[in-house]
Amino acid sequence: MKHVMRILDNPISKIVILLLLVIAPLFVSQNLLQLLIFWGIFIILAQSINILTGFAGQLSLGHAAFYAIGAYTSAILMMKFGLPLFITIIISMVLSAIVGFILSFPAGRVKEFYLAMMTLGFGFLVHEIIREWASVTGGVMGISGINSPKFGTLTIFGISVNLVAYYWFVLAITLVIVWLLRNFVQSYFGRSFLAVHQSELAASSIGISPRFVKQLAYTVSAAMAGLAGALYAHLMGYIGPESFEMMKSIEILVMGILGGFGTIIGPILGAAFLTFIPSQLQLFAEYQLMIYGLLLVFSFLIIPKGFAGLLGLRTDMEKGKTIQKLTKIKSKADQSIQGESPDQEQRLFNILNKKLVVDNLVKDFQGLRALDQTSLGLQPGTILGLIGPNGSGKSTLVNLISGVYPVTEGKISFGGKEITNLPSHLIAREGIIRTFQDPNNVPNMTVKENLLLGSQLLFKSNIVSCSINSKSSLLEEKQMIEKVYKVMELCNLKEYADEQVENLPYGIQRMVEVARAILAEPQLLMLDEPAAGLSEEEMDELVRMIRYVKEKGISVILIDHHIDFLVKLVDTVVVLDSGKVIYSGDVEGMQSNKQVIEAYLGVENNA
Ligand SMILES: Nc1ncnc2c1ncn2[C@@H]1O[C@H](COP(=O)(O)OP(=O)(O)OP(=O)(O)O)[C@@H](O)[C@H]1O
Repeated sequence: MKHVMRILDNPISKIVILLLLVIAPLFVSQNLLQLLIFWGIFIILAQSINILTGFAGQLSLGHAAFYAIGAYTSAILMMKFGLPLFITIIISMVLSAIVGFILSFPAGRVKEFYLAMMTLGFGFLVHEIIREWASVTGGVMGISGINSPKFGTLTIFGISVNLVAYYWFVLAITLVIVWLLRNFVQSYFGRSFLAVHQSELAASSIGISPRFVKQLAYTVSAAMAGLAGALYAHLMGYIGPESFEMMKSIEILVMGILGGFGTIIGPILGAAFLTFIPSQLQLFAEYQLMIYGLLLVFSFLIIPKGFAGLLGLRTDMEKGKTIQKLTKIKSKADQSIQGESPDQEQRLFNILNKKLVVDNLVKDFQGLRALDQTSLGLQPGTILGLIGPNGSGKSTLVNLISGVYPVTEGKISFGGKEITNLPSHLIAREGIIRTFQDPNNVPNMTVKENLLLGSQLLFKSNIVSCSINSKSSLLEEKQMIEKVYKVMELCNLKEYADEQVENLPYGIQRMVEVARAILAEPQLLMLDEPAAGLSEEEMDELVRMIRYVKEKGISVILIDHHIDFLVKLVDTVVVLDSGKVIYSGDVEGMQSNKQVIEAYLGVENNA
């Protein structure tokens, strides 16, 4: 299926498709033209759920509510206040965005089933408001006579708009939205969405705030659905509550799922399917819900990744190709995105010599004391081995330092600043980066994209700059990609750069996670059993990487059961047993310490 991607990527095919779309009104019937306008509106709608559910992983069963808010706002503002189309569209988007932003607060706190119920409830709520607030919305009768190209009552800049002009208007808006969205998802914003989708815990560990991502996803998604609603209201000339029922929310979901969530092309295909196929199946209108149900079952079973997956169409989550193309075009005229920052090499590791101090830490889990008055200090640029039998509290300690669990008692400070109970992403921003016992990469992102995710905190471009592919945002992305290549070289991952992580062996996945942590430019790296499941060769590779990190001045906390592996690396060790520190000092001392031998090494030797 790679040739489909190649054809779609080819600039000539893009120009041909664009030309055909522009001149379509010359050779299609009025009916088909209206369907093409619907396709454009549905593309925006499908992309709006794609950004929320497909990328950020927040299921929405009430998406028609935002569509309705956009439609009613634009219709009412134009009919009652005589505002021009551009203004009514912008206000529709802003109002939907505000509602989306507000919804993100309760919705951001729940997951899965509860999120489905909450968004479903939101859909019902808005639908009921529309039905009952008759003085404004027309109640069950809806609003008719909305300015529309069908009645010749819609004007743009004082010029009357017919269906053909409206088609071009919707086409232009759709193209701009898809272009902006593609640039957005290929930026560090888009990568943070996928990271939160995969694991909020892992996303926080590299400095991403899941709450911010959800707020942004709801806001952007709602604004897009509001835009689609406004365009719909003026196409139809009539809106009523029946157009925004739960069925519509399901239809929007079906477009995304069937087309292929998490890609840009998928929802375009899904929207096409739901625009053109039902019109061919008018006879079956009564059975529409049943057909959608069947489609969902069918797509989950046969094409779980939708049409896009079936055709092997994937959306890159980085701007490498765009940068390459622009660099080629501009190589003579303008060198602006070829620049390289002079202090790049130094910036890879900007060491601040922060000391970690853990002071009398206690952690209770419902009656179980997992950590009991644990204290330790870690000098900058040293490696501390944290060892102890299973269940002795090693991971708990790492989880407390990284803000995953709240501390029961005690204090943690880093570089003189108290970080006790700070949220995980803020601790990551202090320079404490960790890995997990099971690698926590984003499986459907490539190695390169996962590593770029590591650099997340170093990006400075704003959302507009990333969405319009401004020179500065492309330059920044280019510099980060170069940095990623340097680290891939260091970690021998270059050959896997464009492979999706889920297709790689376990050992490589572990390396990717460690490399990603290095790219976050940590001051302190905490590796939770990084050698588990690695081959001898991979373990040697890991030793080399950890030594390199230490040479650069980064402190490391290393949890592992492989004593031989630890001995090669650590400067000091702390041994835990039942949540208590039973030894703290150098490796030689540990190996001859009676308490340690009884608690841990004895067990190991006997095993
Ligand atoms: N979220 C939790 N809820 C309840 N108990 C927990 C939780 N996390 C850890 N524990 C308990 O705390 C104790 C310490 O667990 P922890 O995972 O820190 O041990 P560990 O030394 O990392 O073990 P391992 O080597 O097996 O990873 C164990 O008894 C564990 O069952």
